[in-house]
Amino acid sequence: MIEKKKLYSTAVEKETAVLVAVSTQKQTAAKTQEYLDELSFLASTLEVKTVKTFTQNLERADIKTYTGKGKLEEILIFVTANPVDMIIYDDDLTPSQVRNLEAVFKDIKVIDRSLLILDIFAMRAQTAQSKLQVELAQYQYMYPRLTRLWTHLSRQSGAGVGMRGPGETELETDRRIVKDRIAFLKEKLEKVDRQSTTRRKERDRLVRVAIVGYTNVGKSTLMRSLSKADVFAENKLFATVDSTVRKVNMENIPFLLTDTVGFIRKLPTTLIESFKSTLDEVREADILMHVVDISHASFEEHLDVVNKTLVEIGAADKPTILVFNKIDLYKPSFNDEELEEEEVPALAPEDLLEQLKRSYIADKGDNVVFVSAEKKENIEELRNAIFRLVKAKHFAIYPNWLDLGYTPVENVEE
Ligand SMILES: Nc1nc2c(ncn2[C@@H]2O[C@H](COP(=O)(O)OP(=O)(O)OP(=O)(O)O)[C@@H](O)[C@H]2O)c(=O)[nH]1
Ligand SMILES: [Mg+2]
Repeated sequence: MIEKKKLYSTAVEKETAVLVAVSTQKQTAAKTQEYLDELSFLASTLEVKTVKTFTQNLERADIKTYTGKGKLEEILIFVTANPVDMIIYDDDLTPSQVRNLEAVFKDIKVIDRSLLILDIFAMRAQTAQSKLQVELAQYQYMYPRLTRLWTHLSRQSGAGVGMRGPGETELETDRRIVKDRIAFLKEKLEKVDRQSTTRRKERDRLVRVAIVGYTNVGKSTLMRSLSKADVFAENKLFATVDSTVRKVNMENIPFLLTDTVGFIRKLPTTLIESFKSTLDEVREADILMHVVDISHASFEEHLDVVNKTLVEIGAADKPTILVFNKIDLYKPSFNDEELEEEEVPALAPEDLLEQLKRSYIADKGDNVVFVSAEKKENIEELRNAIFRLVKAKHFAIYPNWLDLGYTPVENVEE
């Protein structure tokens, strides 16, 4: 048979994947579909093309092979008949599940959600600190899973998904060496962390605002329009892994604005741990700007995930501005029941948005803003909302600021 792939094309081919998820009592079929969409988006961030998805209803995921036997065979038949480079599981696999699945799928890579996210972080990390953080997270993920996957990957060259891992040589698959490496990285990271804590202390005099939110909601785009900073924004997940800090001046009051790494469902715990110091930027902020992509069908769930993560890292309970972004893309979603009754929605999207806005404002008070970073809508309103909080905090730190000779612009004519 002719191997079409290799004969004519010298271009790097995209890697291909099948995705696998299970719906359980806790996770409805609709939710599973949504998670799979997100997983496919994560894969595409790594240039991996999804060719098929498999789902199965189970009481809970199978402890040996994640899906049941029948589904496993179905997947095996498909990946044997089609060019598939990897199988990506939507949940984290246990070390024994990985071993069992690798035994079934042989040369096809078995990847789980955490490994995929770790790979994206590895690709995105820019600074020495975040590179160390990712490497530590990778080793911690790898340690209990020292299986064929890693030795197998180490024999291949080039960068593919699951191959940005630190397991470059066969030696490194040895548990003791991995353990030593973890200790070494922790020590090195502590040093770097101490330096950045000192750096943060040095800027302690200024009010700090941290932009937080689910991944891909428009944090960096907003950062750019608020601070004129040249921040990398892209329609990919985890475009930002390192945090960026910019000094912003409003009416002669300077403050610091930080763009941070986005949150996501099922974020690997080793990543949260290793990124502790990056998340310190959030923990130590005076004010949070929580950005939500209102055009996303599950924006409410995203909001919850972010709030829960904030609690987890000890950064809840700060004065917060809730920013609903991408209003230009907002389309109300109706559930099936409403559609069945053929009810034409009585309200236009703008009115629904208005209604939503009123209900959030009733709930949260003044600090809710609806904007479009892309179309530059209501950015002034957002500035004012931020400034109100910044000003209050700033004068709490510097009661005598005005006496120091800084005249606010609004008082110039006096
Ligand atoms: N239509 C529309 N697109 C937007 C808006 N704001 C941001 N985007 C787009 O959304 C995508 C993600 O924007 P980013 O600013 O990178 O989002 P982020 O939250 O920083 O993402 P991560 O760093 O990956 O977590 C980009 O393609 C932006 O151009 C908006 O108001 N409307
Ligand atoms: Mg970003």
